[in-house]
Amino acid sequence: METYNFLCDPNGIYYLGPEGSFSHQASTLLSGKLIPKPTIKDIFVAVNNSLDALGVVPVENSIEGPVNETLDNLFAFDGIYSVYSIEIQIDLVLASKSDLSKVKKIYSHNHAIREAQNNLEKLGVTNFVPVESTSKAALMANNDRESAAICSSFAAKLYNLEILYDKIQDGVNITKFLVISKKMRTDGNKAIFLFTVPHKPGGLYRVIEKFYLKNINLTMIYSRPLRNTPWNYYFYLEFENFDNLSTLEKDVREVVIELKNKGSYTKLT
Ligand SMILES: O=C(O)C(=O)C[C@]1(C(=O)O)C=C[C@@H](O)C=C1
Repeated sequence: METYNFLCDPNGIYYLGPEGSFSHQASTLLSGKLIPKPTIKDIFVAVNNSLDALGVVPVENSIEGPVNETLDNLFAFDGIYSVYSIEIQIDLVLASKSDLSKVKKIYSHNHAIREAQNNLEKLGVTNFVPVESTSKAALMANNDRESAAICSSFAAKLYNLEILYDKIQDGVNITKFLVISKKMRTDGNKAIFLFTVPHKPGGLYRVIEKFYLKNINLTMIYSRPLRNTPWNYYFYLEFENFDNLSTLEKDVREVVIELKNKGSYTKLT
């Protein structure tokens, strides 16, 4: 498959490890040294502390919706921007060293458990143990014969597990990843703004109106709690086909309390 270079040769590409996660699979589309990190926050910290690194973080799943940890870290880390998106098909397997009758617990990433919820219910599988990634789940199932993992078939093979059930996700299952960087891009065709609005009638409407007046299509809007102010929220807004990101930013600043322009990005796959 074709590989892609970002603006300069990056110091490293950080992904959610260990080896064999879907984030790892997504990061192989970039060229550079691939470095696993235990959590999504650690990826943000590593990119933030490096001069020229990239990070690959899951941002949204077609069944389960946004990955809150990624949204909240984008909000928390001011100098980190999105530069590419990568969409991959998530085929999940149930894998173990034993057969299902001996399995007492199932490890996986919370998102993956939710993506296969209906099929797992049909199998009568219930005792889930959430862990940081699907590959960590496979690694743990390798150390514990009374457990299984929900992971990729690649991770199952890598950690010597037998596949008990293939394609257990509940239908079409796609995860979108963002490639993050300390450098902002303005030439992409999609972009992300995070913002807070005044707590009064029309607060959000006045922001959305700016996009309507410029004929800009919104592709996702989501609100997340402001962690330090109970019952107050920030909005995550993704949009496409704008003319000039900095003019738009100036316009939107007129009607928000705070705005974080996360830059534009292009879709790699
Ligand atoms: O655990 C992994 O393999 C990941 O890359 C994380 C993650 C997620 O956070 O959504 C990514 C893709 C799948 O949808 C499930 C889990």
